[in-house]
Amino acid sequence: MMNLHAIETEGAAFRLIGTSVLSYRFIVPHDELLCVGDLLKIQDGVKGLAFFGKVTDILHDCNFADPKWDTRPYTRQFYQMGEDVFLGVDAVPLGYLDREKKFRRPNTIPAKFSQVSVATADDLGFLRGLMGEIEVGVMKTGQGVLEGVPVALHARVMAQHMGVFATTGMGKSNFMKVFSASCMREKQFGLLIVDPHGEYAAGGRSSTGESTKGLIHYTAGRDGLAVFTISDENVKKYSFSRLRLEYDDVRASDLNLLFDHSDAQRDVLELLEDVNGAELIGFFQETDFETFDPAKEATYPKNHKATAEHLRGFHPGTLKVIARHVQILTRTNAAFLKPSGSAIEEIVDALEENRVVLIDIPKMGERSELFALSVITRRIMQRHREWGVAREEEPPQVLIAIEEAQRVLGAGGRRTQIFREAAMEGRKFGVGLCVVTQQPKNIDPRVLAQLNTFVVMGLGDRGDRDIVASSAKQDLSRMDTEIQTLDTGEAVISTLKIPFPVSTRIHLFDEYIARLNRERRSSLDEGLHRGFS
Ligand SMILES: Nc1ncnc2c1ncn2[C@@H]1O[C@H](COP(=O)(O)OP(=O)(O)OP(=O)(O)O)[C@@H](O)[C@H]1O
Repeated sequence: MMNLHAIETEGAAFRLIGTSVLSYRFIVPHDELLCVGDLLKIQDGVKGLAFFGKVTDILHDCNFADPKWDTRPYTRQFYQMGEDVFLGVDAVPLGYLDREKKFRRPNTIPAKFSQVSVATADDLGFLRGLMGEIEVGVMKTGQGVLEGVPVALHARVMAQHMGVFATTGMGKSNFMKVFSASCMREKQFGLLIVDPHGEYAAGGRSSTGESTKGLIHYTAGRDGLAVFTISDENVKKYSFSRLRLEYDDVRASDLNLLFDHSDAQRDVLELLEDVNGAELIGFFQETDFETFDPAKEATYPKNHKATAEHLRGFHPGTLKVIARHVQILTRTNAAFLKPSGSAIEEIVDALEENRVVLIDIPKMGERSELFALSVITRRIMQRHREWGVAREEEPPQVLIAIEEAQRVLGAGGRRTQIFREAAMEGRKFGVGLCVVTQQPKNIDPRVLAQLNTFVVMGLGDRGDRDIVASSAKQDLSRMDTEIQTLDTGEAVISTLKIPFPVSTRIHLFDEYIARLNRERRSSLDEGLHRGFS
C-alpha cells in the first residue's frame, strides 16, 4: 500500500489529485490566496514532464462526510482541524513540455500527486519562442502580470482575419493604437484604419476624458506610418498627405452601403455597377428625371446614351431618389471627393510598403467613414486579385480595420458586398479584415467563422460571449468567468500559432511608445558608439 506520508513535501506547494486529461483538480490550505486566471506548473516527476494549467474555479471543501458540518453548533472547533478543511481548485490544462522541451497539446495526464505550483515568468519563459512579432501586451495571471512574458501576435496570421470584441470603455482604442504601433515597428504587413474621430493620428481624449498621444508620437517608427487627411491644418502642421478621392473611384454599390434602398432602386444600382464613377455621377447630375425617357434621346445629354439605355422600364421616381442620393454623396464628401485627382494609388502603395495607413477624416461622420473605407477596400481587393494573375510571388499582406463592424458585416446585409467579399475570399489574396465590434452577436456568423484571431476585451452580455466562444478556434468556454471579470485594458487572446488562449494586459499606449522611442534611441547611441556595419 502506498504510504502517503512518504511523499516529499519540501518546496511542494500543492499536489494534484485529479481528474482527467481535460480538467485538473488539487487542494490548497484554506487560507491560501489563489485567483481565477492564475497560471500553474504541474511537475510530473514520474514521467519527467512539465504540465501547465490555469485556475478556473476555487471552492470550499473538506473531508467531513456530514454535508452540514459547517453549520453545526461546534463549527468553531472545526477550524482547528486545519488539515480537514481546505480549498478545492479546478484548473484547465494548457499543454505540457515534453522531454525535448517541445510544447504539446494536453493529450495526457500528469501523475497523481504531481507537484503543483504557481508558475513564474521563468517557468513560462519557453512561451517567448512561441510568440509572434506584433507585441500587444504582457501575459496576465489571476493576481498580476508576468513581466518577462510579452504577448505578441504572428504577422503571418493577420491576413486570416481578426476580431476585436470590446464593450465601450474597455480599452479598444488603446488596443488599436498599441497594435498599430507594433505594426509600424515591424512593417510586416500594411494596416488600413479609417479614423472618423481624428484620435489615432495625433492623439486626443480617451473615453474617460484624459488626453492621449497618437501614432505620430511614436517618432522612432515614423517611417512605418502614412496619414491621409482632409484637414489643411494637419497637412501643414504634420506634413500629412492630403486625402483625395475622385469620381471614378466611386461605384454604384457605394450608394447601397450609405442609403436604404427599395428593391427597384437596388436593381438600378446593380445594373449600373460596372459604369465608371465619373459617368455615373455625371449622368445623375445632368439628367432631368421629370422628363427623362430612355427611349427618347432628346430627354438626356447625348454623352450618357449608354447609361440611359440601361434604365429602360424603371419608374422616374426610382431614378429621382438615386439622383438625390448621388447629390448627397458628392456634397457631404466634397472635402475629399472631387471630379478628378485621387490619392488612392498612393494609399494602396503605402499599404504595399507595409505601412500603417490612417485615413484621418475628423468630424466627417459615419457615412463618409464607410464610403472612404468601401472605396479603398475595393481598390485593395482589385489590386490584390490582379496581383494573383500577373505575378508568381505572393501578394503583400494588408489588414483592413473595420470599426463598429456590425454596421457592414451584420447578418443578411447584401448591401455591403465589398466587405463580405473581403471576409470570404480576401485571405486568398493576402487581404485580412480586423473586425472591431461591441456586439459580436450582430455579426454574420459566417464572417465570425472566418476569423482566426480573437481579441476579447470584456463582454458583459452572455449572448455575445457565447457566440465568440463558439466561433473561436480554441476552446474559450472554460474561460467564461475570466472573460466576465476582465478589467479595462485586459484581453483574452486566442490566435493561431500560440498554443492556448492567453490572458493579456494590453500595454498602455503612451507608456509603450515611450519605451519603443527609448529603445530606438539607445540602440542608435550604441550604434554610434560601436559604428554601424
Ligand atoms: N491597457 C490599458 N492599461 C491601462 N489603462 C487602460 C488600458 N487601456 C485603456 N485604458 C484606460 O481606459 C480608458 C478607456 O480606454 P479607451 O478610450 O481605449 O476605451 P474604448 O474601449 O476605446 O472606449 P470607447 O469605446 O468609448 O471609445 C482610458 O482612460 C484608458 O487610459
